Amino acid sequence: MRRKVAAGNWKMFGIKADLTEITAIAAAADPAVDTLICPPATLITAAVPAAKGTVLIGGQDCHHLPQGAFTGETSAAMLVDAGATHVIVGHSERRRDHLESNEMVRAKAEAAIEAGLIALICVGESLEQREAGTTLVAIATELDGSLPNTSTAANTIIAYEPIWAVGTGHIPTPDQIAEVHGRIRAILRQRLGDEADGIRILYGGSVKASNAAEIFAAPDVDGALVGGASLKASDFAPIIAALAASA
Ligand SMILES: O=C(CO)COP(=O)(O)O
Repeated sequence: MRRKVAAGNWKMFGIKADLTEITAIAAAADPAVDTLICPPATLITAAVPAAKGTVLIGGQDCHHLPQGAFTGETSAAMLVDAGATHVIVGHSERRRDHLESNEMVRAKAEAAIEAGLIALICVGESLEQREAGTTLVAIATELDGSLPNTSTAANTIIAYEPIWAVGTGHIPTPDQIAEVHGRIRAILRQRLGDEADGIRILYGGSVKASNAAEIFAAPDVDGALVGGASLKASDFAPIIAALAASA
């Protein structure tokens, strides 16, 4: 039985005054599911006490090397030192804005796992790929290229985030989500054998309180990676509740 995950990616939103939202999310956390918030790196250290031990705190990216002369970068060990337990790697915004290749995402995931973090690896097709009918091929290529051989159920989570669904209000149908999650599970099995059955696969892209229950009812959906609707406890709490109800 895979433990479900309600994850929030705050992206480049949030200052110290917003830590009260993390405390309010902690108050709404349900012991039946994992709740994770990935705030900007500047807030991680302060987010840990604000999370009251009931919300896990993660980073949004890490460097693939442990240290060095890399201005502006954050290593996986630094995230651990700040109190993070997870890190998102390969988000489509980083693949787009920082030209991160599958090989780079894989190196980052390996570095995260090596440092003791859980790597939350993102994959997702573009609108062009969806419309051309090549979604499953695109996902297979991206996941196979981004997945470390060292991945296990304990150190890796996959997030399926169709690029065209991120921040747009458009979501795939439950059948489309289930189809991709099933394909992801099959690729994980090919690469990792039975270990694959324990890896959580989250859906991300315009998840809201109003559509969460429908998404969580789809087969092989083990939770959500939520952007905009994770910033306020009043928006995120009902998503946590919907996930707990599906668990
Ligand atoms: O990119 C996302 C989470 O990583 C999804 O963002 P939205 O929930 O704002 O669409």
